[in-house]
Amino acid sequence: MSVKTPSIPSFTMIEVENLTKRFGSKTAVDHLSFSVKKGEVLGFLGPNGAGKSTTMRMVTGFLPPTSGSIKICGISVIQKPTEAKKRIGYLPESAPLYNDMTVTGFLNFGAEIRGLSGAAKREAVEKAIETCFLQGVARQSIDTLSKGYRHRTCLAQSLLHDPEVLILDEPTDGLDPNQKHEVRQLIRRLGENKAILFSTHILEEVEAACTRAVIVDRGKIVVDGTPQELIEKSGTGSLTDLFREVTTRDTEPAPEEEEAA
Ligand SMILES: Nc1ncnc2c1ncn2[C@@H]1O[C@H](COP(=O)(O)OP(=O)(O)OP(=O)(O)O)[C@@H](O)[C@H]1O
Repeated sequence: MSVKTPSIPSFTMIEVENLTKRFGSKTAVDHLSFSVKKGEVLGFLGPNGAGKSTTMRMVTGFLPPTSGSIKICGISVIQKPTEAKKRIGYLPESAPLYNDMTVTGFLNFGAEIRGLSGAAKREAVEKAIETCFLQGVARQSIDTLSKGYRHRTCLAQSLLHDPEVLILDEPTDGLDPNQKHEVRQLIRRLGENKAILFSTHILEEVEAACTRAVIVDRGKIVVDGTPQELIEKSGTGSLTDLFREVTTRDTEPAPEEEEAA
């Protein structure tokens, strides 16, 4: 008689259903549905203007959707935004920093905003500094940091409350190749115990950091799969070829414009 191995439950941490955002007559996000489980790193790919940042801003509760639902760890972002936000770490596309603070001062401030104090605050700040390799600049004023370190300081603040869900908008943008490599490794490592959604333009990041990826075009998901599945789908073994095949170039008119022409 065979003994059944108990299956490890895979918790859905991010659940997006039929998410739509219209800005006037422009539909930026069009009935988007996807989910991310604990232990998954979902890469969010797409050309400029595809709707990636708009989706992320809705998932983090900073932008109200036109319609659709978003749940973080089963909690509705629309109905219970404060509860849901406690479980999210968010690195926005252009994250705000206080230039006259030191890295540690800024992270202390961020921890206080998250309601941490005393030993818990100290531990959270130390852990974030260590995780993002900021030890060497911890006492340095933010306005004297290089772009890479500023970026990692932003990333560190998103980790302070040890969130179960991480939403990272182009986390490797503007970094040099070594820093890109480090941040990708970090995302992979963090993804072992969290659910991560991160957007990027860099296709090699799919293989380097993601367990799954979606390609978004004009607010709709046009491809969804593991890095291996995406490579197979390309037919040529090149993610760039697949990306070019399924997305619209800037110069091509939108269908409405074609009809109107
Ligand atoms: N506040 C806004 N008002 C009007 N239109 C907006 C607004 N925010 C975004 N858009 C439009 O929505 C579309 C999607 O934008 P979004 O920033 O989400 O794209 P993206 O995929 O993140 O692009 P990128 O890769 O360039 O960052 C774009 O056409 C953009 O101009």
